[in-house]
Amino acid sequence: MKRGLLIILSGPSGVGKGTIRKYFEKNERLRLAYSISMTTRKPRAGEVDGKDYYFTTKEDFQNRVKNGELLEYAEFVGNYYGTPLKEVERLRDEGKNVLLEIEVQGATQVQKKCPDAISIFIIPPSMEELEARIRGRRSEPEEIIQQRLAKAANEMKMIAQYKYIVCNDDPKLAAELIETIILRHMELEENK
Ligand SMILES: Nc1ncnc2c1ncn2[C@@H]1O[C@H](COP(=O)(O)OP(=O)(O)OP(=O)(O)O)[C@@H](O)[C@H]1O
Ligand SMILES: Nc1nc2c(ncn2[C@@H]2O[C@H](COP(=O)(O)O)[C@@H](O)[C@H]2O)c(=O)[nH]1
Repeated sequence: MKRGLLIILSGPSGVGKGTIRKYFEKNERLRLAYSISMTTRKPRAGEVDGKDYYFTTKEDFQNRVKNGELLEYAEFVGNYYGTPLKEVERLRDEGKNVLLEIEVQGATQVQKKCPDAISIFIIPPSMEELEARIRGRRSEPEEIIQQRLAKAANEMKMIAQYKYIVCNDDPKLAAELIETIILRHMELEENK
């Protein structure tokens, strides 16, 4: 069995990465497995431990970093986020195409470690629309929204390091474009 692909879905907070990912949930053709990240952030209303994230403490997170348990990790607006390495390896060995939904510092680390990773950067139609989306989600207090928006402006400068850029104007269209990218890479992999 061929090892699965590694797909990085990155882009500023609130651009719609999670929204796009939901379009893939019932798509069996893509053989996708979502990598559940670890974070020290507190759960939002409705978030489930082990489904949305593995929620943990800073101490536990730092121990995992020390023990080399994370493929990548980053500090983002006061919290840590990271990708459990073993799980990614297990899923890829099972032939699953693993989707990482991560911010840009982590994406840079993965691109260095795994040059074959398919990196996709999601951009908003405008920065005004990005702000409207973060605010519209009502998941963060004003102070955190400001910090996330300030970070977003810098994150947009990293666009050149990605293989593909997809604008999330319409989430269904963005998901279809990403599906096309993944299917083409699966085809290329099959023919190797
Ligand atoms: N194309 C779109 N048009 C309008 N609203 C959208 C679109 N895509 C996503 N949204 C909305 O924008 C908000 C942010 O989307 P989402 O939570 O998916 O972003 P994200 O990139 O996953 O954020 P984070 O990185 O912070 O987890 C949500 O309320 C979502 O419903
Ligand atoms: N480098 C990593 N970034 C991650 C990971 N999991 C999620 N994220 C990104 O963090 C920000 C904030 O997430 P939120 O859930 O608090 O809104 C966002 O850009 C996520 O994509 C990870 O494992 N590593």
